[in-house]
Amino acid sequence: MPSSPSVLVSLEGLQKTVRSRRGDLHILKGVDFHARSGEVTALLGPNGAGKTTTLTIAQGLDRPDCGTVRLLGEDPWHAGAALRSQVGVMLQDGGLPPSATPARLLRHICSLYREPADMAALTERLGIDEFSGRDIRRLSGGQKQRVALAAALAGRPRVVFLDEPSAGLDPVSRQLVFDLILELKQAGLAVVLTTHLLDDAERLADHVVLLRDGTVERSGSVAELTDRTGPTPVHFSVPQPLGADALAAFPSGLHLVAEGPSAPADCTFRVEGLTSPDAWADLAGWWRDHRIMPTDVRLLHRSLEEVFLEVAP
Ligand SMILES: Nc1ncnc2c1ncn2[C@@H]1O[C@H](COP(=O)(O)OP(=O)(O)OP(=O)(O)O)[C@@H](O)[C@H]1O
Repeated sequence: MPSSPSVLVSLEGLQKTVRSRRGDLHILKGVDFHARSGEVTALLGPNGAGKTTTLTIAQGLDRPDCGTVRLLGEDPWHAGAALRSQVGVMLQDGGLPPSATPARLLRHICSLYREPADMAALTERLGIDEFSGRDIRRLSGGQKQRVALAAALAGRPRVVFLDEPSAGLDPVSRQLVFDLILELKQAGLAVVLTTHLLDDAERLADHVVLLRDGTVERSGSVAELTDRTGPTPVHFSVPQPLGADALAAFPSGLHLVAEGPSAPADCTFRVEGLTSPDAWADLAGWWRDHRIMPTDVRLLHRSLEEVFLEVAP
């Protein structure tokens, strides 16, 4: 990974209005968005938030009414082939020709580049070989997704835009795609993706931009958005209710809260106040001294989904 990530996609103050039968529709109302090399940047938001419009503008396929767009340092709207050959795009609905086979299509796309990717390795990696001779129209949604991803990577891009890359994938294919995305970022690409699967964003993204109604509501790392930078409460369960002696001897600097009412009485707890390694040692020492063998020990992080639901109720 490059030592200092550089900004490869920069959108500042994007505004976009379209005419509709019901009057002017302000789709983007001043969106700022940056994606860096060696990072996965996830653009999230509810349906109609403006994600696809933002990506379309970032790719140079549309123009904002107002704002600045830089892709690899250039305005993509005016850019030529040299810029476009460094950018890979995977569209939401694939945009694949239905009567071509994956083998023929990917061969054709590779022939457009001077130094194409090792497509044989990529198709094997993504499990495309199994169906590469079948017409695209006969492929399942998840198979088309994988072909679209291979097509986006054919030109060894420096920036890749992936619109819902894991939509419709089974768990095995999803893992293949995840591993590939993490490798792309390690190779120094700027990966920009949209997804409605917040677990995916949580696993993959270095930086998250949460859009709602054409406005950036929140942005930052997953840890920042879910408040993981401060002390996190911990949950634990025990097989037997705790005795009065153990409860009376609970470390004074910590706070023990019985969870319920749905949890079994006296068997599930939350501990607050774990602000230092010493506090953690106090908790572990208490477990040891009272022969408590906790099960199901978990940090009670907020999830990205909870943050999303706050922003987009
Ligand atoms: N050319 C257009 N004419 C009219 N409305 C448009 C046009 N393009 C986009 N919109 C509207 O702008 C809003 C934002 O659309 P966009 O596709 O960017 O949202 P999105 O966040 O990608 O949504 P989704 O998650 O459903 O893909 C939507 O309400 C959409 O219907």
